[in-house]
Amino acid sequence: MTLRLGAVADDYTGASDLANTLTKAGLRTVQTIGVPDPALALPDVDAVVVALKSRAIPADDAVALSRAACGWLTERGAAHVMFKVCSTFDSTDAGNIGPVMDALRADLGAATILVSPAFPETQRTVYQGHLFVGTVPLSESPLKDHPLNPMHDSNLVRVLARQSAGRIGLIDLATMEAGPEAVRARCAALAETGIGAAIADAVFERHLEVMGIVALDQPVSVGASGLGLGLARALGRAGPDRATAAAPLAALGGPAAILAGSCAAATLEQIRIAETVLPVLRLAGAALVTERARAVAEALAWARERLPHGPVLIAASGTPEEVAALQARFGRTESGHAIEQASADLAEGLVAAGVRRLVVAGGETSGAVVDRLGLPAFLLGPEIAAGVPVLATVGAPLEMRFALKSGNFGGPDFFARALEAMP
Ligand SMILES: Nc1ncnc2c1ncn2[C@@H]1O[C@H](COP(=O)(O)OP(=O)(O)OP(=O)(O)O)[C@@H](O)[C@H]1O
Ligand SMILES: O=C(O)[C@@H](O)C(=O)CO
Repeated sequence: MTLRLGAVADDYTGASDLANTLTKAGLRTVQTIGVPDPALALPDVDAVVVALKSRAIPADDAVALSRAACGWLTERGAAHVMFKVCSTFDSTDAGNIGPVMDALRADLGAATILVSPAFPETQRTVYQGHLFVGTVPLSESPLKDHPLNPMHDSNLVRVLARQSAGRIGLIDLATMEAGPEAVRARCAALAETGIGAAIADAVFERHLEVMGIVALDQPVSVGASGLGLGLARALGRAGPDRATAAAPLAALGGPAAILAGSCAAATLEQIRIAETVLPVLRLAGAALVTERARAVAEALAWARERLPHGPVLIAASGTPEEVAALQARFGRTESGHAIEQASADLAEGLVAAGVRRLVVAGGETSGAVVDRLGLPAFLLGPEIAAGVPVLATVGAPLEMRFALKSGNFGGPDFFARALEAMP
């Protein structure tokens, strides 16, 4: 297998979002969970997205994991490696975007590289280095209340400069609009002043295409699915009408369930809408932290009673006020971690109860669930909503279908749509 593109993703939902974009653009793609075991038989693909759970761990650990994944990809022929980060640039002043970017640039000997979380399909646009989520700047969006990395600065040049050892430049929209040669000239000028990474503005797909073409000049780039689209188009030299490489997946049947650990505004609304069509159990955050075993056992008993009659949804998710109260009592990391582990316990219990189709909302939550179930890789099926595909297990003892939904992705009826898309 010689890869045309390699990617290292900092969480599992983000990885499936990128793998979905590459697949839709015609690249046969597989998502692996961490660096694959040599014994894992991977299908013949054009691109591999190595999913890490490295967004909210200590920066040194994120760097080590990302370097190992990048090395594995380049050994398999990937001449370009994309570091997939969140389209809302989820990070803190300690990292991990900057430290990982610095390490991959050094390992691969890159000059000035492009960095852009723009993903216009999900209303993430970048103008003058400022990230907009829909119509509002990042710092006024629901991301200001994120449980693990609240985003209070929309200026990504500033945000990345606080995380990186190097200085950060900007490639503004006028330059992106002027096309690849103008962007190349700007990169060369930045390189001369010792600037090794630049935030690239992008508002429309045509800017992503320019970004993809220029990004390939260097061995590494950093961004979200929009950059992935640009890279795939540049590699395939194909237009937007290129056929999807999604695998046709057979129906599995059997019980289905939804687990929500995301506290994003979109997820909270999706849970509210789901309540009108299926049984929903809302768990108390404090009970999950202090009496996890009992709370999980009760939730599983509730689910086992209902699963023979149809899908169920179990949600730990809380409102910003509830999250703040829980964190004030138990600490941010401690409460987040305890609830992620409770979600993993629930997933394990649901699979033991026969569930073979599972929807998980939240990146960290999905990471905890997928790790607990010991799943090595996923093949990409059809898209459910922008950034969320159906995933089929590869190399796992049990054949299962998953949808790993990024917190802010999907419309209000996402959960019903996801269940329909994975019969
Ligand atoms: N009621 C709650 N109170 C406090 N923290 C919670 C609560 N419910 C869930 N959490 C924690 O909030 C975090 C949510 O992060 P997660 O990455 O799963 O979702 P997200 O950030 O919305 O998704 P994404 O990263 O895909 O955008 C997890 O650590 C989860 O355990
Ligand atoms: O880019 C995004 O917004 C998502 O793929 C993601 O990474 C959220 O966790």
